[in-house]
Amino acid sequence: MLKDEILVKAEGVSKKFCKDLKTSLWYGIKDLFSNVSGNKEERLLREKEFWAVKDISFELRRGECLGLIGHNGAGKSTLLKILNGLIKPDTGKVTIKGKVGALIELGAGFNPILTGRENIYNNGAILGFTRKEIDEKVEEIIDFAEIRAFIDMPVQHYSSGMKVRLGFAIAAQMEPDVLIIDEVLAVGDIGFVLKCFKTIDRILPKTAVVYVSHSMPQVSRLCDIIILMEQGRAIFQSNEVANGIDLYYSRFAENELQIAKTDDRIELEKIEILEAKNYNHNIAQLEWDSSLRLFLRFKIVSEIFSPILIIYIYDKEQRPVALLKPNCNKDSKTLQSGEILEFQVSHHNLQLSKGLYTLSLGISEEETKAPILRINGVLTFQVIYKNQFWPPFLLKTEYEEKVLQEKIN
Ligand SMILES: Nc1ncnc2c1ncn2[C@@H]1O[C@H](COP(=O)(O)OP(=O)(O)OP(=O)(O)O)[C@@H](O)[C@H]1O
Repeated sequence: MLKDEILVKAEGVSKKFCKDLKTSLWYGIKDLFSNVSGNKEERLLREKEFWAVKDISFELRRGECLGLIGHNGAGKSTLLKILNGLIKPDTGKVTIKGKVGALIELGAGFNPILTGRENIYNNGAILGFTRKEIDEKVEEIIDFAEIRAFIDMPVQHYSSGMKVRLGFAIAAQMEPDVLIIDEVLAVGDIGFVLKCFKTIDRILPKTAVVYVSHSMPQVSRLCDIIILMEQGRAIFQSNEVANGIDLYYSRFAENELQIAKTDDRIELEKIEILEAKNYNHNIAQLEWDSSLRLFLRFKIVSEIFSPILIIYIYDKEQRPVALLKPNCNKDSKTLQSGEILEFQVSHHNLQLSKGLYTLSLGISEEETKAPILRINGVLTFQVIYKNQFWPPFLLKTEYEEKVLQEKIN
């Protein structure tokens, strides 16, 4: 087994589909005849056709994991099906070496009327294992899937999570040379997903993995090459995974605020970032370790007792990553209708790592602490830094390094 062996090679792979079933059937019949007469125009699009996958080329070695990312309908699953041999490409060529384990569509690859155990044997045989080899693996697979109580029940009665458990257990425990995984892992519960990642980590040195996901933390954790697909094409292809993820997020970035809660006593009039280094499509850019300075103006509509401003920072996955310490310790006062309330908020040494973040804000009254206004996605900003980092924080650190000679007694 060679470490750097190329196990998957795609060369100019394209696949077109037709938007309309009737036309598609008609083209199918025409293609059948033109195939016979030998003048198939596979590189051209006819009316109502589109490229689901267009000119994709890559090489994947043993030990490498390729992440395919992109919006819904970008062509990721179609490419996986081409790699797995389920769909024939219109142009281009795929070369795969070794056994391929695939987890593509939920329940695909299972015979629904056969039991889980029978499906293990079926799938193992398709992967090229002998009955004896499957006999040796079957208990491991059942244990891994944690569905022993249901293993002799027809797969058609399995829940979605149970199908994924069995599918992944077969695909991974058989230790394939190439492992192809579509978004289906998202159906498993968190315990199982963590177990899957452990398994992928274990088999990765011996396997080439192609992984489709909408979860960028998972992609960044697993993948060393990334292809960002848009309308079938690779618009970004590189081993700089974090750059690809940034580009993916920037396609969704927008400053669209949503008022999640209000009792109409206070209105936000203005929010802006002060001293931004630059703007990219209206999104303020801040240098890592610089200051985040905000200006906010509210209009008081009716009486409020000592409002407290709360600002949350969310990351690209909409997880709250930080809270700016609220302005609680101040003199209490009642604000009257028609008054304007302004804040300048400063946070120094911003140590969020490179990427996009959004702010959500809330106002509550000091006395009750109950929120009276909550606005999500009120502002997006980008932290810029020269190097690529994925984790949400790049913490400032000092190092003292010493090299000592070993003492010889
Ligand atoms: N058999 C088919 N016939 C016609 N169109 C198809 C067929 N399969 C897929 N498509 C179309 O091809 C395009 C790419 O679909 P695909 O499932 O590959 O996207 P995807 O990137 O995997 O999307 P998602 O993230 O939603 O899973 C879509 O427009 C889809 O409607």
